[in-house]
Amino acid sequence: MAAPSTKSTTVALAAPVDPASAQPQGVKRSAKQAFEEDPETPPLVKMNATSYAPQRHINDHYDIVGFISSGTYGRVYKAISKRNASSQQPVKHPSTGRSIEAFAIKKFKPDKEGELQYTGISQSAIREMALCTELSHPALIHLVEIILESKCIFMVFEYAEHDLLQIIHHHSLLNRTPIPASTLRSCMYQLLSGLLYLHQNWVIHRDLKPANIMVTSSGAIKIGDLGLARLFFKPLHALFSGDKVVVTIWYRAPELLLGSRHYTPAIDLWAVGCIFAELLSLRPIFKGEEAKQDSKKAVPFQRNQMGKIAEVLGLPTKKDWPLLTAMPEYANLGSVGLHSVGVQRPMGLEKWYRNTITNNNYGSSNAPPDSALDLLKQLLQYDPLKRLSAEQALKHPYFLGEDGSQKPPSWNCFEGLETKYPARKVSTEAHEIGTGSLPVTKRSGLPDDGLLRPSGALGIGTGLGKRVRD
Ligand SMILES: Nc1ncnc2c1ncn2[C@@H]1O[C@H](COP(=O)(O)OP(=O)(O)OP(=O)(O)O)[C@@H](O)[C@H]1O
Repeated sequence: MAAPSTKSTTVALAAPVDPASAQPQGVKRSAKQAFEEDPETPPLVKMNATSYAPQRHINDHYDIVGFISSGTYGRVYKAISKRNASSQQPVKHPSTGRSIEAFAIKKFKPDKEGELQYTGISQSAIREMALCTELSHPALIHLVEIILESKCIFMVFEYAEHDLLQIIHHHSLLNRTPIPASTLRSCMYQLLSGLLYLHQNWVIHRDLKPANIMVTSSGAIKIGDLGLARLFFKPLHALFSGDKVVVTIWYRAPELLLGSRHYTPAIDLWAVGCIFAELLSLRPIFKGEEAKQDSKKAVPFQRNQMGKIAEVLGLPTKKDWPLLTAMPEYANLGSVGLHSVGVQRPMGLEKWYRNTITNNNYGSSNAPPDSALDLLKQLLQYDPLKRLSAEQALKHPYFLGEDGSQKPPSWNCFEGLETKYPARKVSTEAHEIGTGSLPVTKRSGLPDDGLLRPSGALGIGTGLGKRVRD
């Protein structure tokens, strides 16, 4: 695939906002009102009606149903098509041909003014728009359109009713009933298919975690949130350049924790291994605590996270990972297990797996086959060169069928299930969703982020919309 590029987009100027129309304090606004009245969503003034295609205005084409969540870079709303919009054709999904009834509109916050270079569009928004415009696969969330308004960008996606985090949470609330083996296998198969497509197109996702894996009501897995994704074909800079970190800490590969500068798509496969383990056990397998950057912005060694991994897998050795000693943080590895019995006497992945199967009430008839353990071991290989690629993982015996029939898993992860998962929470209040404790993706300081902003400037770390778990 050629390097993704943004398609041309019509730009219009916005009228100044009338402060008199601002909402009085203490009055609750609905999500719809908040969306419309936000000063970042001003009414449009056309610059030159004859030179440009008619400007699409988000409010002319979509009715906001409610507020879903606040992410790092903006807010996400649920919407439906405006039935009476004259130009509105039913939106069809390119892979399934089915009409899309509901949408998730991601409204990007504008970049901060007053910085050295001001473009009004964040690097993450550009990256996500560029990649989503070019990429199309049944296991990737489909971008329907981009609407650009003054200092505000709206990405309109197909709506997914669930995500893996929500499904894990639902099972952990139901007396730890396990996720059915067939659902698990289908989820993993679809996820790896989407990831193979990304990697074949030279894209590393760099932020795979259960919350970013969407699931539609018909059981299709959709990889979402490409805001951190990057092309890895002949990168202009090393993907990692000293003071920059990627991937939410619990899913971060050991080569990243050890400071590798030239990481590869294998970092996504480590995250897939962690997601697989979490689907089995209903809690994160390596739930470490992130050491924060110091005032000089130096990235600290993530000792605690490395320790959590070592408690299960043991510390990596040169025998397992020949290039281990070349890792920038290698010298720090010795300090990981100093005071930890868990690290000195690691459990081993096999024991972790057997305990999980027992504790999560998998019986002999509904437990995943032993090939699941083998796949997990091969995804959680310390050495990125030994870790399975997405292509190899899809050919693993786990997906080939126990009876050797080579029947691929279903593309509907809910096939044959009686469980009905609760619908995604959509709030009609503007900011109803409370604070939470999920670790957020580190975005400030990405290798190629020219327009860095201090964390917190755009609400990073406010916890708005982050769901509480565990
Ligand atoms: N297509 C979609 N359908 C339904 N909900 C969605 C969709 N896309 C995103 N969401 C919801 O909005 C949340 C935030 O979206 P997204 O992860 O894309 O934003 P973000 O700013 O990158 O967030 P984060 O920093 O948490 O990764 C998701 O966790 C999910 O709950």
